[in-house]
Amino acid sequence: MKRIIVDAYAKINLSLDVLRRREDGYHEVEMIMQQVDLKDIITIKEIEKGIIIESNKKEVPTDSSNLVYKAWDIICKKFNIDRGVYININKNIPIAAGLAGGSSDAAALLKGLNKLWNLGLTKNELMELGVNIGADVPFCIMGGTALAQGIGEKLTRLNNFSNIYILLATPDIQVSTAYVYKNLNLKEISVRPDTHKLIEYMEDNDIDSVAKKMVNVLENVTIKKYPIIQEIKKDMINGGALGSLMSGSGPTVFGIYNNEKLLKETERKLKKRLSKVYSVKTI
Ligand SMILES: C[C@@](CO)(OP(=O)(O)O)[C@H](O)COP(=O)(O)OP(=O)(O)OC[C@H]1O[C@@H](n2ccc(N)nc2=O)[C@H](O)[C@@H]1O
Ligand SMILES: Nc1ncnc2c1ncn2[C@@H]1O[C@H](COP(=O)(O)OP(=O)(O)O)[C@@H](O)[C@H]1O
Repeated sequence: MKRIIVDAYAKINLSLDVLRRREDGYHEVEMIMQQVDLKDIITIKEIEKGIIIESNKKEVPTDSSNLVYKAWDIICKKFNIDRGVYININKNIPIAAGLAGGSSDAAALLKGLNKLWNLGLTKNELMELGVNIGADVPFCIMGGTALAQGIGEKLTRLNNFSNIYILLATPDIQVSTAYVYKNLNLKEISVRPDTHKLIEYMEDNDIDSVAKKMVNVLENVTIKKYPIIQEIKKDMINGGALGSLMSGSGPTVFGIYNNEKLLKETERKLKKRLSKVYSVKTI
């Protein structure tokens, strides 16, 4: 029986600006998105009917609320397919953590089904389908490094920013993206990222300036509720990170390092308090 295995990588936001609230409640954003090499592994097999979702982590939903279910459903409806799938999600990315784990799993499923059923969809077509599942799904299909605009679906590929040392630390809380956007007061934002300057620093491979100028306007909301995020940022800077920021709507904090030894030392210290700490690299 044919079996497809797809890697689903996590993302971090090197900057995140919110420009305005749209009529439909969504927000127009400007973000620099970067994949890192922490990944879930998605295995897909065809079965006769329906969908079976399994995972190594009991916190992963196995019903229709799983984003991979939505990906399967969209493909079946579009192509009038009445075949089923078995999906195994080997989950390594922390859940509801600002790392787009669910979106990346859904992106992997769209790519996997395209292959399994020889649908011939291009990357752009997959990305267009993906936005119906979530704002971060098109980026997860594109991968690498990108500027995201619109609600996150308008993507411009940026130069490679690979092989940079990143430390991720996720406190034991789950943050709802909808809650954070809803509680953001646009008038209260005092510091915004200079996204285009950041892109120039990235093009010059000036990692120090990138790290020092990163801004995520959603920190205002999430840190107010969970001050531990600020403490972890401080720990990373004290541990030698060039800069540290919350990813997405949080609560994951990442630090950029230019020195693997300092990163490993901070990792060891943070692991005494937190169970989810990962040393990764940008892709
Ligand atoms: C904040 C970010 C940054 O990359 O990531 P996460 O923290 O979720 O990883 C994204 O903007 C999240 O994208 P994603 O998680 O795919 O969002 P969706 O599932 O489409 O939407 C969840 C909810 O967030 C709000 N939302 C999302 C995106 C956006 N541009 N404006 C919004 O207001 C909406 O209330 C929506 O109901
Ligand atoms: N495949 C999946 N993996 C993880 N969470 C999922 C998945 N499908 C649906 N979810 C749900 O989506 C929500 C957000 O999960 P996730 O994508 O990990 O976070 P974030 O949007 O912060 O990056 C969680 O509450 C979780 O229950």
